[in-house]
Amino acid sequence: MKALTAVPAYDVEARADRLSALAVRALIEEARLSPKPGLVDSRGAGAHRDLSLDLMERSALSLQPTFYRLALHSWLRPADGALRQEIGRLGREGEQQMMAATDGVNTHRGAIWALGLLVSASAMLGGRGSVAFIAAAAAQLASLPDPFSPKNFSKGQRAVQRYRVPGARDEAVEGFPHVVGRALPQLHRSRRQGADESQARLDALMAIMCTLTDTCVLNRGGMPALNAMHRGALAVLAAGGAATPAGRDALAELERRMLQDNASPGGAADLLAATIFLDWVSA
Ligand SMILES: CC(C)(COP(=O)(O)OP(=O)(O)OC[C@H]1O[C@@H](n2cnc3c(N)ncnc32)[C@H](O)[C@@H]1O)[C@@H](O)C(=O)NCCC(=O)NCCS
Ligand SMILES: Nc1ncnc2c1ncn2[C@@H]1O[C@H](COP(=O)(O)OP(=O)(O)OP(=O)(O)O)[C@@H](O)[C@H]1O
Repeated sequence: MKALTAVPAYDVEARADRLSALAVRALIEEARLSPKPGLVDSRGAGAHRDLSLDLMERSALSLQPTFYRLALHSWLRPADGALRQEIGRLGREGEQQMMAATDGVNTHRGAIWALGLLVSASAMLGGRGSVAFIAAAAAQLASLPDPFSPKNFSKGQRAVQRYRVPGARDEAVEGFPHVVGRALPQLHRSRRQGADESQARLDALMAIMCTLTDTCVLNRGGMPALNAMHRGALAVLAAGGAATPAGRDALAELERRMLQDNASPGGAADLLAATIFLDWVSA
């Protein structure tokens, strides 16, 4: 333990700063990536009326101090009740800062949760863990009870109960299976097959959208919209992904369907940002 705490404070601060800068960068690159079906991207607001790329970027930048504090407080600490309580408090403060920066629009609630846990988990491991270890540490944190969590019923929880599907909490408690088992392998596979970085990230998004029970989609379009998203994303990958003309046609078809359903896969977008972040920080 002595050797671990011997890291100079300024070094820990610099490394916490780096983790927070990468988390913000991941959010901005996720928001700009185009063409994403239903979501805000560099072309426009997708299925949203109250969001824009400018707002998403402002929101992402407002979260830098939150990610920094999460990293600093989690540095080389074990996953226990005290740390869980602290990151819950910091995460909720981050939500308030986001709401202040966006005049009350929810731009990044799910992203604060997923990236917040992964920033904390990376810091618990001293800023350089493998994907498997970071995801396991994040899952441990997410599994611990959060004594001060507000008791009001969220939209996400409503969908989880109504449709009996896993939501944002379950994805984290299970160690982010859509990131670790689907998106990251697809990102690496698409790069190896010659896709450029944007195409590889779009393929990673499709790998998430193939199976995620995204409560944003369920809330807006119900089970038919979710099933259409699963089928459409699978069709993009089956056609060869975003690097191929057939894959791009399938992506355009998926976008048409999602706009028709007024559906936007916000949970999948959060997990894509988490994928980009983990790809950068993992050893
Ligand atoms: C866990 C959170 C996201 C609440 O989730 P809940 O399912 O109750 O509903 P809510 O409608 O508030 O948010 C759901 C959001 O999660 C994302 N999402 C939706 N479906 C999924 C899914 N299947 N998997 C992952 N993310 C998803 C979307 O962005 C969606 O908007 C979060 O707001 C929270 O409770 N945070 C507490 C603060 C905390 O402990 N923070 C610690 C880490 S920073
Ligand atoms: N590029 C993006 N476009 C849209 N949403 C995104 C994007 N990236 C991440 N998200 C996530 O999607 C969630 C916003 O989804 P949504 O708009 O469905 O939520 P809501 O405001 O609760 O619901 P609604 O808009 O149906 O009233 C945010 O919590 C955010 O984390």
